[in-house]
Amino acid sequence: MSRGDLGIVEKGKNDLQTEADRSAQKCIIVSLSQQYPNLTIIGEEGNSNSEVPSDWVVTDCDQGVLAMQCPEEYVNVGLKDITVWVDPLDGTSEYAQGLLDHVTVLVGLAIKGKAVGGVIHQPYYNWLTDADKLGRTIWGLKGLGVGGFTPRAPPEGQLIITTTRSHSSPLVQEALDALKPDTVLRVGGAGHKVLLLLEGKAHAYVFASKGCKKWDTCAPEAVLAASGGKLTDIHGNLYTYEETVAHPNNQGVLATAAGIDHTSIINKIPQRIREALA
Ligand SMILES: Nc1ncnc2c1ncn2[C@@H]1O[C@H](COP(=O)(O)O)[C@@H](OP(=O)(O)O)[C@H]1O
Ligand SMILES: [Mg+2]
Ligand SMILES: [Mg+2]
Ligand SMILES: [Mg+2]
Repeated sequence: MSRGDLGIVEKGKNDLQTEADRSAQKCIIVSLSQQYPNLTIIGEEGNSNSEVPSDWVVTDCDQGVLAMQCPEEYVNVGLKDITVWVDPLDGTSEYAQGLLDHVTVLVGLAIKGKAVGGVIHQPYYNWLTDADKLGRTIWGLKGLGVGGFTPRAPPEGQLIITTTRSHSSPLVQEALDALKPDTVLRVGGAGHKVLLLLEGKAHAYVFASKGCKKWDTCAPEAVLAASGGKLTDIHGNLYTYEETVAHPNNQGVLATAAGIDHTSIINKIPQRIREALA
């Protein structure tokens, strides 16, 4: 970004990759593989086993998290049961347009195919308002809770929905219309949209379209679930995250904040849309 050249590569229609996506993925994958050899890690930007500068490699752990009690159900988990899903830069389209606070870095942890843990790092949080306090890191583990900030409930008596800013379609709009929201917040990134749910700024994240992939939803699903919320496909089914699963989330995304009736929102999705995303 500061070099003035993002190094953009077009991967497909409305699907960019920048040098920041490539570099962040190398940093994360090399760091995790050095600390946990043989860990299965799947990143959005393909294989990244290349050399990286040594000061990119993270060799320490968060002592505050390590000091916590590991939930009983995870004590005997083996490395082979774990798949880590890395989205090194979520919200690339917005990043390329300079909407930096839409960007997050997502690291999701699945055990036997279930999304149970995740980190949502927002590197440019506060960049326009308080640059001295730039960035924040939110993590969640089902059974333990959420760290890095305190979730808040969305306002009662209204429906605020967040959805895509850069990947809309007639079907996406039709689903929103059917839900009759008071407000629609169109922002970039799956991570950013789930942060809006955690912050109490939206009640639901609705994306009635293909396009999101497993690395977009693994960490957000786990962090949201750790806070009492829920992320599923448009039919209300959980995605699975085992190593062999297909990457696209072809049945769309529907997520709700803690305390919001997920099923009642699912039930308002018109049959025509369900069939289109069957
Ligand atoms: N039609 C589409 N084609 C490609 N990627 C899509 C897509 N719809 C959603 N995505 C991906 O899903 C994530 C969230 O999308 P959105 O911001 O539109 O809600 C983004 O991740 P990345 O920015 O990590 O690629 C975006 O690229
Ligand atoms: Mg991408
Ligand atoms: Mg993404
Ligand atoms: Mg990405």
